[in-house]
Amino acid sequence: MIDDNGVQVIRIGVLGCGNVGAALVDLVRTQADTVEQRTGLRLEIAQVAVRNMSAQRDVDLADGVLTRDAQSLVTDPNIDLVVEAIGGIEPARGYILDALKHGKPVVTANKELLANCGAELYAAADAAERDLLFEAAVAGGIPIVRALRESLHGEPITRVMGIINGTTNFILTKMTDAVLGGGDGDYAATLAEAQALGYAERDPTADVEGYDAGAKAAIIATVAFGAKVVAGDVYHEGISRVSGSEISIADRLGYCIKLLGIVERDAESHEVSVRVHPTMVPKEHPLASVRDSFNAVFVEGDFADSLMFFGRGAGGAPTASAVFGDVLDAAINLRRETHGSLGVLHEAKLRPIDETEAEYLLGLDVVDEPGVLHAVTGVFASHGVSIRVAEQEGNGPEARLVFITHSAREADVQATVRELRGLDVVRNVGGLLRVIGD
Ligand SMILES: NC(=O)C1=CN([C@@H]2O[C@H](COP(=O)(O)OP(=O)(O)OC[C@H]3O[C@@H](n4cnc5c(N)ncnc54)[C@H](O)[C@@H]3O)[C@@H](O)[C@H]2O)C=CC1
Ligand SMILES: N[C@@H](CC=O)C(=O)O
Ligand code: NA
Repeated sequence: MIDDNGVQVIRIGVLGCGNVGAALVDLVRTQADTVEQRTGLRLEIAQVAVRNMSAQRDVDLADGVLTRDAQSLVTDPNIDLVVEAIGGIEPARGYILDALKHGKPVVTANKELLANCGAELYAAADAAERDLLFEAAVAGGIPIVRALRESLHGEPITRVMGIINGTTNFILTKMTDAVLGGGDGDYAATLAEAQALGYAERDPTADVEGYDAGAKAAIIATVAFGAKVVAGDVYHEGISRVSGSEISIADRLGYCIKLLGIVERDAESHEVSVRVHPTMVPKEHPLASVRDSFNAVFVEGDFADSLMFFGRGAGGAPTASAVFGDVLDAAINLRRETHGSLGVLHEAKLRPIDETEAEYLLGLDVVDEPGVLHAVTGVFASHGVSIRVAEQEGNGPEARLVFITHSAREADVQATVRELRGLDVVRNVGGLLRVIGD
């Protein structure tokens, strides 16, 4: 639509007015004049679909903008562009497909949906010749999707490692500070704080158990490698089993523990490995300095070498910033009658977790008597797992052996652990932690 001053107006329909939707509405309102000066486009919030019309909202909306009829919003010819900020699979998937079918570009922050139904949605966007943009879906306000999609499009990327869940990084930071003597590490209180700050998912199990980071890792793999990777392909472990004693051992050995999403592609076999797990990160690695709810994504490529993207991965305002950038791109593309595409996605050749390789930390509570170290290291050797660091902590009933292996195959390490559990001299086998090099 062209307004009375001859300016093209892009009428935006927003689905959902929670943390992200409300912050986006605010951002459009405060930036509309600047955007108009710079692009000649006037962005306008035309409709906002909500479930509860009378809910208290800290957002400035003109009369008649709120609606409960999300279905009519996505098909309304007076809406030029749709932002989906309701989350979940359905009805979000249906709304996005309908909006695209009706010729509207769509911007979404919904990683769960993209990680489960991405290929269908990207194909629908291509068929409709409209944008489907999703910068906010990975690491919130950090411009990583665009960097992978555009700047690094031709780069032979070998590995992407990210702290891509703000809630768990916030919790791990507080736990680490508490264990190392600096603060209060009450888990439930910290999670409640993350929820109050708008970081956590509606069901925070998704954060704590690694599903949210897993969804983002699947999207990263899809964009970085052009492979169809879905949430179900991702191996994940969350932070619920990370103990204070692991945090202090890691610290003493020069590491901190971070929940990492790791996406790798083997240059020869083209196998892709996608996993999320607590990881020991050397203190001198750039990812180790990422605290609180901040996110960071560390990209390694054959030509570009190492790159790190850092910023706010959670929270309404930073996420809305990413959504807003996409809205602007899609609006400009709409005016030019063009659109972007992820291109052809091929079936992913997935490397099972058993076949992945890493260094591992393993702690064993043992009987403190002669020959124990020999018996234990013999088990490692019999599975071809070589030891890089071996230490004894404590004596007598407190005796504990701590090992860091050289790079080893997961299946061999798991077999080692199973056999160690059967040794009489081993009283308890602690959790396995994977370790990354510097
Ligand atoms: N909060 C954050 O830090 C980030 C969130 N995201 C994603 O952004 C999306 C939105 O997240 P938040 O705003 O934090 O969630 P939220 O729960 O604060 O807001 C979602 C809103 O959508 C409404 N809603 C749900 N179903 C609806 C329907 N059928 N019609 C109309 N309204 C409906 C809910 O009532 C709620 O107000 C999710 O996909 C989330 O994963 C992505 C990056 C960061
Ligand atoms: N719950 C997520 C929000 C952003 O994706 C997080 O904690 O990172
Ligand atoms: Na992002």
